Amino acid sequence: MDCDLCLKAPWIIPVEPRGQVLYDHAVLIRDGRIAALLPQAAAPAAAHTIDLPGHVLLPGLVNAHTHAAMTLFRGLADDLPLAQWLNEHIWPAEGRHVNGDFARDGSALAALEMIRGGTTCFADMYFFADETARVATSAGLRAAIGLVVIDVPTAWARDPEEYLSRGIALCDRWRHDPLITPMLAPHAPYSVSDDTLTQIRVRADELDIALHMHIHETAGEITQSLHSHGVRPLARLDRLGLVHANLMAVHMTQLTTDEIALCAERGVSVVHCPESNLKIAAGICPVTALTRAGVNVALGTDGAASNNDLDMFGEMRTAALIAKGTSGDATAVPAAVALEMATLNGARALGLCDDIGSLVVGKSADLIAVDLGAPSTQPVYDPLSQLIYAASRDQVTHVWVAGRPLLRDRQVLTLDETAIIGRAAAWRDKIRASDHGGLS
Ligand SMILES: CSC[C@H]1O[C@@H](n2cnc3c(O)ncnc32)[C@H](O)[C@@H]1O
Ligand SMILES: [Zn+2]
Repeated sequence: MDCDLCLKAPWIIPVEPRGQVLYDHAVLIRDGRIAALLPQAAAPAAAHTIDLPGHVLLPGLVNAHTHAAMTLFRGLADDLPLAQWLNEHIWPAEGRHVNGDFARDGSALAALEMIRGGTTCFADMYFFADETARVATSAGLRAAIGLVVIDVPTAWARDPEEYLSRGIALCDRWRHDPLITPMLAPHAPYSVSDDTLTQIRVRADELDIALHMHIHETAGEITQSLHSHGVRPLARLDRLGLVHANLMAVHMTQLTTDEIALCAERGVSVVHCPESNLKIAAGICPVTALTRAGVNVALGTDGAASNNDLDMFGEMRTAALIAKGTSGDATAVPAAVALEMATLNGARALGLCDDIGSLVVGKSADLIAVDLGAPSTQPVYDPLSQLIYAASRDQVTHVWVAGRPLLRDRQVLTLDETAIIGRAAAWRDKIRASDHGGLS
């Protein structure tokens, strides 16, 4: 069998079927796709072979909700509840600083962090999304780019009409790029009017693209909606025709049994962001009940200003641990399910599961190698257990997207790390100077 690249490892976790571990196998890659998974002894000679002793190979991680450029606000405002964090700190800082250069430099810092941490695909929601798409494609990352809509004027757009027209133009520019999936991204029920949501529904149907939205993040959001609209946010969105299989509902910490059933019936994907929710004390997404009802639950970090990292290993472990802690059931979200949430379920939420999310013949060769040789992941009884409960993102040594290497032996190949970190420090100086009236 002809192939361009052969990867050999003592453990391969394909994610499909759930929990499977292949021992001493090889992955063959041809034209950027997975051509075969077979025992090493049966692997044919390849033009290029990489032997990865002590490593586990698995699908690249899918971060199903982030705001990449917000890495430049990492640590700017901590230990605050959502409304105060947004209204008193983040939105004013965005008003002062966010422009195309900010989006480019922040997205580049995020891309660097994500590649190093084994993320190969991310769903983003931020202003100046062209910049994020350009950074992602030149870094070699896959991205679902959110076409933001919010009833607040910003440097990106004056009003909902302009958000929509700029978003549609962006969609036209990027929709045929093999690494980019455009999605419409209304910010949240409390920040987008009924009229705008109706237009969004119409446009999403016309363009045949999915929706990415923060929904039911805090109890305050529910109270405010009951006060202003007489119904809970999800019911309002349902009334407007937005609750369907193309909806990626982010956070969902406040859910009734009926709302969980509605999500299951309509095929909504939920994106659980456990660390952001814990830090903001927003609440906890009822993952076990959602999964039991048949809802697809993916994982996201949220932005680095509320998390404060883009570490999907941390997110997997936190998701597994809080599911157990909140349910009193140690069997809740076992390791295999946590990994599935961070890979295949993310791919499903983004409408990309025919192409990514698991190591299956014919899918794109988006995969990562993790070195389990560190003392903290020895000895290896079960590589899946080590990945979720013991490993850190620093153990990711290799990353490929569509067969292209982005990280080799911990060296990022597609980005200038020194320049990106230098620009982030320059933004820190600028932001700090403006926030302290010129004093630092
Ligand atoms: C309209 S672009 C995205 C918008 O969302 C803000 N944001 C970041 N994290 C959160 C969150 O957890 N809940 C609500 N809004 C969030 C970000 O600052 C941008 O303004
Ligand atoms: Zn968010």
